[in-house]
Amino acid sequence: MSEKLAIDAKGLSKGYKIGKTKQQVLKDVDFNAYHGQVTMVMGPSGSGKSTLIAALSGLMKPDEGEVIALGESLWKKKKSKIDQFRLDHCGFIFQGFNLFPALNATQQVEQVLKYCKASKTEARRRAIAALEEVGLGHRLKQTPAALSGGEKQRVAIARALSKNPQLLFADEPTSALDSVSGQVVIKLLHRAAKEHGAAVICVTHDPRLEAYADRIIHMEDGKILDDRQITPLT
Ligand SMILES: Nc1ncnc2c1ncn2[C@@H]1O[C@H](COP(=O)(O)OP(=O)(O)OP(=O)(O)O)[C@@H](O)[C@H]1O
Repeated sequence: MSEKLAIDAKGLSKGYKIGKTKQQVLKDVDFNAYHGQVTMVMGPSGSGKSTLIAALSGLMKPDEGEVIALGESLWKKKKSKIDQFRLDHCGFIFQGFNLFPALNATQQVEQVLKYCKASKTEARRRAIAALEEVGLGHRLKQTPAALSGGEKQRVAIARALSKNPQLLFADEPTSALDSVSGQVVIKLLHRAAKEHGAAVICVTHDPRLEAYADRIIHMEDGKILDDRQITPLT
């Protein structure tokens, strides 16, 4: 698959006010990511990785800078259009899984698809297909309490992948998992890039995931210090 630019961000700056002082968390950051690639963002705690993801995905407006996502200037849109953009094109996977305790695995995925205006039958069909794709075809009716950490994260991945997002954001997706489950999760993210052409942007502290990265970006103190393309762009 030939790689196309999915996100192109320029001059991103963001500061948080704490009392009378302002802490600058992103300092004039340029960032881009390609379809079909896993881009890992690494760096010490507090270096601004999650803030960067939030600015790239329409969750938090930067003070300065521009994000072109799938060819559109994200922060020039009205809030309702940004929310719609996220719903239509972005998948999110977080460390804490963010599953609803009362819903079974199929319902977790169906619920998101219904927001995306899929019919009931269509949502059911796609939810089951997504859960089968992450190897949970035998856990369709389990609620989170009956699932292991790795299985919960796979439900969260199925939920994110079910709408076939072009942009997939993962923030520390393996940090609550043992190494075997962590491998399964990163392989699924890798597959989302290679088989579905998603641009996968994964924040992680976990050096074991580096083997699955097409590109590794290192952040420190609100800046990108290093940007290594590992798999050549085609
Ligand atoms: N909403 C907020 N209000 C004030 N300060 C914030 C807010 N969000 C983040 N920060 C601060 O901004 C800095 C960068 O946070 P961020 O979460 O982006 O870093 P990170 O690199 O993702 O860290 P970690 O690896 O620990 O998750 C931190 O010092 C954090 O305390």
